[in-house]
Amino acid sequence: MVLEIKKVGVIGAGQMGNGIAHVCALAGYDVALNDISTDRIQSGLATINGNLTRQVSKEIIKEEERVAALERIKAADSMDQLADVDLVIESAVENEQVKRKIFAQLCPLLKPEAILATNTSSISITRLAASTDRPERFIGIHFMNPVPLMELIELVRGIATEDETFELAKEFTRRLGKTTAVSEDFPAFMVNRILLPMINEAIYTLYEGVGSVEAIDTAMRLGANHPMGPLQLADFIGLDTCLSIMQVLYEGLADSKYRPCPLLVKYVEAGWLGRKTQRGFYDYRGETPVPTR
Ligand SMILES: CC(=O)CC(=O)SCCNC(=O)CCNC(=O)[C@H](O)C(C)(C)COP(=O)(O)OP(=O)(O)OC[C@H]1O[C@@H](n2cnc3c(N)ncnc32)[C@H](O)[C@@H]1OP(=O)(O)O
Ligand SMILES: NC(=O)C1=CN([C@@H]2O[C@H](COP(=O)(O)OP(=O)(O)OC[C@H]3O[C@@H](n4cnc5c(N)ncnc54)[C@H](OP(=O)(O)O)[C@@H]3O)[C@@H](O)[C@H]2O)C=CC1
Repeated sequence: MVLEIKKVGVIGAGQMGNGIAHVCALAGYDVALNDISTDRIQSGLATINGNLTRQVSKEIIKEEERVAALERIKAADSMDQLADVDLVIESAVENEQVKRKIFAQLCPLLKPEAILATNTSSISITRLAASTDRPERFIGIHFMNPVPLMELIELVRGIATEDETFELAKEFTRRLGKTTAVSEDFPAFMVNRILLPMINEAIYTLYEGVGSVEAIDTAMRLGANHPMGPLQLADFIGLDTCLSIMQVLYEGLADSKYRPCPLLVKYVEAGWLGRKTQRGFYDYRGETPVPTR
């Protein structure tokens, strides 16, 4: 089943989904952007326009490219509008039940040869693939945040992913101008297997009173040359996503070293999910972020 990818469907118009739609459209793919509500799609489109405009003002792209990219992205208010896509990239919340429900609704609508990819940060590709009608044509294409700026994509094959699916995904990421690193299908793959325990440890460092939010972030920015401190990065990723990844690591590897910090749990229970809700380890409601502890 040789396939040429021309049209991409993106499910989830949040920070990752809108970034994925952005880079696909700039690379010349037609894009159908879906989310559970029209409002979410519209706010995703507005973010894409803002980020494209910033790229124009920084002379990374031309104004004509901004206009052309925006024209290539269509709002898909219902999943039926994804029926003619060649590749779907699912980027809804990091929750296995939600993802499975999406695939159950989506698969009967897709062309048999269409490739189904997930941008999951941590969940087993093999297990997600097994819940669909096309495990051979299922793959993990894991983008990094912020998508337009980060060079890496992790490619993760499930046990049944066929070679053609892998090659098509590789060619797709090449056309996006990204570099790939291939990971085996184990909890949280490579980047998050290493990054998230570091972030979780930073939260323990705060929880145990070793340092304040500002001290911990300053320590890692200036002491280890990280572009963002770990707590700032946790807020940037989303604390709900951080907690989900830690839970997948904890359960999937059955090792207590991955237990999520209770303070992370508390923030998520409060609905303080980081930048996307304006409050996390920092409060973003004013002009400059203020630490919440
Ligand atoms: C959880 C997972 O599954 C996997 C993951 O993604 S883990 C997270 C991986 N990502 C990281 O670790 C990011 C770490 N941070 C960084 O590398 C940098 O801080 C950064 C690249 C995000 C920004 O770099 P910076 O030079 O400090 O930022 P900043 O000056 O604000 O932005 C530079 C430009 O980036 C662009 N930019 C920033 N945020 C952006 C976004 N969300 N989307 C698109 N473009 C963005 C803008 O063009 C911005 O220009 P302006 O100054 O006009 O705003
Ligand atoms: N944040 C990050 O740094 C990274 C995240 N990822 C992964 O990308 C995925 C998305 O994360 P991110 O963009 O940060 O999350 P966000 O919370 O920003 O966005 C998720 C979007 O999916 C929507 N959504 C929820 N349920 C459904 C559904 N049934 N159908 C369609 N859309 C739905 C949400 O709507 P609503 O808000 O209304 O629920 C929201 O708009 C996750 O799997 C995450 O692990 C991968 C790399 C990096």
